[in-house]
Formats: sequence, C-alpha cells, structure tokens
Amino acid sequence: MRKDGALWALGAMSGTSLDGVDAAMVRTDGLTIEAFGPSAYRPYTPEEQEAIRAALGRWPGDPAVAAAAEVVETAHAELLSRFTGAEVLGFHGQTLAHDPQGRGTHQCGNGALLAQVLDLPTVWDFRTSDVAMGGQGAPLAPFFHFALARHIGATEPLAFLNLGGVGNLTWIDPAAPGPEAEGALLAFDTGPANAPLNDLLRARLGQSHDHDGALAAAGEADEAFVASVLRDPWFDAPPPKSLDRNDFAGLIDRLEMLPDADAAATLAAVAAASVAAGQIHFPAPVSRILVTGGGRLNPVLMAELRRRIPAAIDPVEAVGLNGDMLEAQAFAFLAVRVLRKLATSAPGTTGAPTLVGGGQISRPDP
Ligand SMILES: Nc1ncnc2c1ncn2[C@@H]1O[C@H](COP(=O)(O)OP(=O)(O)OP(=O)(O)O)[C@@H](O)[C@H]1O
Ligand SMILES: CC(=O)N[C@H]1[C@@H]2OC[C@@H](O2)[C@@H](O)[C@@H]1O[C@H](C)C(=O)O
Repeated sequence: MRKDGALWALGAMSGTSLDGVDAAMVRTDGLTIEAFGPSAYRPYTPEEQEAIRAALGRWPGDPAVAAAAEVVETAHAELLSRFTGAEVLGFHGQTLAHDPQGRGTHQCGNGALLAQVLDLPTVWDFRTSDVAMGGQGAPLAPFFHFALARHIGATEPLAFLNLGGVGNLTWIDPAAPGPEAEGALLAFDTGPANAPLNDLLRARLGQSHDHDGALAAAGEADEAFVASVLRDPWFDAPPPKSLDRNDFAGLIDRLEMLPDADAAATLAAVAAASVAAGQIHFPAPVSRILVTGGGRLNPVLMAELRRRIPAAIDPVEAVGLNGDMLEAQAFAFLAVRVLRKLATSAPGTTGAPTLVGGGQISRPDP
C-alpha cells in the first residue's frame, strides 16, 4: 500500500441482532470513500444462533464463549472466502459482553486465525483499547459516518441512526475540518431497538422478528408504558454512553399483560421514543436523520420516529447508500484507518479522553 493510497478493504460485522454476518467491500484511504464494492450476507442457522445466544453475557474462559467463537469464525471464513480482490479485512466479530465501566468489552472470533485462513492482513479487536483508555468502546461507526456525510455532499448538521439490536446515533457537523476535530461528532447508543422486539416475537410466536412491522401495525402502543421506560435515568444521562444487547431485556417481562400486537407496537414505540429523547444531547438541531440497519425496514418504527422527531427521517437509501451493509462497510473503512495509524474514536464518539486508534493487526504467515 502506498502510504496515502486507497485500497480495497473488506469489512465484516456480526451484529447484536444475532441474525447473521454482513460483509462488504469499500475502496478507501481511511479518509474519503472512493468506491463501494460487492457485499454478501450469511445468516446463522438456528443451531448457530443458539450457540451464540448461550454465550451472551459471558467472558473468555467460559466454554460457551469458545463454542460461540468457533461458530463465528466458521461463518466468517465461509462468507469471506467468496470475496476476491480485498487487500485488508476489518473483522468486528460478535459482541458477547459489553461492560465498559466494569469487566470491559468482548467480541468473540479470532482475527489472527482468519488472517491465516483467508491469507489477508486482518484488523480486529477494535474496541478493547478504547475501553482501556477510559472510553465506552462504542459506537465506532461515527468516523465512517463523517466520511459518508462528506461523500453525500452534506453541508449542514445531520445524523445517522443505526437501528440494529441496539440503536446508535451519530450527530455530525460536516463543515468541521475532519472527524477528529472538536465538535465534529457526537455519538451515543440511543437505547434498545430491535433486540427486545425480536425477543418478544421469539418468546411468544417462535418468530425471529416482526417482519415489516406487521404485528406492531395491528396493535396499539401503551404510551404510559413507553413514558415509564423513558423515565429511566439512562436516557437523560449525557453522552458518552453505550449499551449491552441485553441491558433492556427485562422489558418483555413487564409487557406480559399486553396482547402480542400491542406489546410489539409498544416496543417499537419505545425504540423510537429513545431516539427522540436523544435529541436533547444534540449540539444543534438536525433537519435530517438518515436511518440504517434492519429497523429502517419496520414501517411502524419509522412512523413512530417521524411522529416524535421534527426532522426528515429517511432510510439511507434516499442518499444512495446501502442500509443493510453500512456497518460492514464501516469496519472495512476503520481497518484502513488502523493500518494508516489514524484514530478510530474520539472524546465525542466514545468519551475516550483523547483520540484513540483501536484494533490489532494480524498478518498471514509469508
Ligand atoms: N423487513 C423487516 N421488518 C422488520 N424488521 C426487520 C426487517 N428486516 C430486518 N429487521 C430487523 O432488523 C434486525 C437486523 O438488523 P441489523 O442487521 O441492522 O442488526 P445488527 O447489525 O445485528 O445489530 P447492531 O447494529 O445492533 O449490531 C432484525 O433482527 C430485525 O429485528
Ligand atoms: C459493544 C457493541 O458491539 N456495540 C454495538 C451495538 O450495536 C449497535 C450499538 O450497540 C453500537 O454501539 C455498536 O455497534 C456499532 C456497529 C458501532 O460500534 O458503531
């Protein structure tokens, strides 16, 4: 790689929804996006998903973690070997436990092993050093969001919202000199997004998720319940802040009295209300929020966002981006930043006291 040259990076993300692995290629120098390349998805089988679910909240040393890591490595090796032309891999792995103020953060899957199997320099373990420095270790997509804002020609403050298992939002001032500049970015996890909804559908109906929001659309949100959830001090607490997938898992037990459709509508409303509550933290209002992640495909969730937030709420497809692959692209982009020794987080994104360059680099044997 020329010191300042662009290269084709492959990124892979196994998110908190536990549905599967996303992979996508980006041509970048770690500053700007030159081109988007091919992408692919590999769902986990029900057995694989069960092995991962059994390891949630557990830490290295636990046999369940080793079993989950094997599943994650195998699924990635299978999916990533379909790609050609990549010069570096950014491998996020699967977050099993996230406790930045306590035991740390842990993404399972061995990047050194993938480097050998795929014969590709691999950047991985993106979050540990940020947490070691006193940051939240999440969210890490914001530096990519900044590059995207420039890529789409934004000139006014805007936000990217990712609705995965957990929600996370990045407020961006695209006029800032760069993502490292003070005031360029403010990012935080907004609250639970799809995870409680998925858990509800799984527990009550044996389904993986509320497809196209069909169940929620047939119900009515319990606004008193939504308001009671939003009274949790977590929502008013200023950023930095990040969540573990199961931090709000108890919500579904509290909804026991509601019929299925009303419970689903209520959880969609909680996800949207969490985002709306996050607006108090914005350094300046935004006129547009671009939504990525699976939640953008849930019309009830999108309608709830539009009802609660006085800004245009559009899926990222409205500006020509791919909302299924944006996080995989983010880790491709971040891999190149790590190779180039550029920062991957900042006080405004994870609360780290200074700029942090995360990630380990593993190279295949010559
Ligand atoms: N057509 C759809 N209708 C409703 N919900 C959907 C649809 N497609 C996806 N989803 C929701 O989006 C989830 C997947 O989202 P995504 O892939 O963005 O999450 P993730 O990357 O695993 O999570 P995270 O961003 O938290 O790491 C699914 O589990 C489901 O809840
Ligand atoms: C610890 C962890 O894996 N966090 C994820 C999770 O999923 C969404 C939200 O919570 C976000 O903070 C983060 O992922 C995205 C990719 C990020 O780091 O930007």
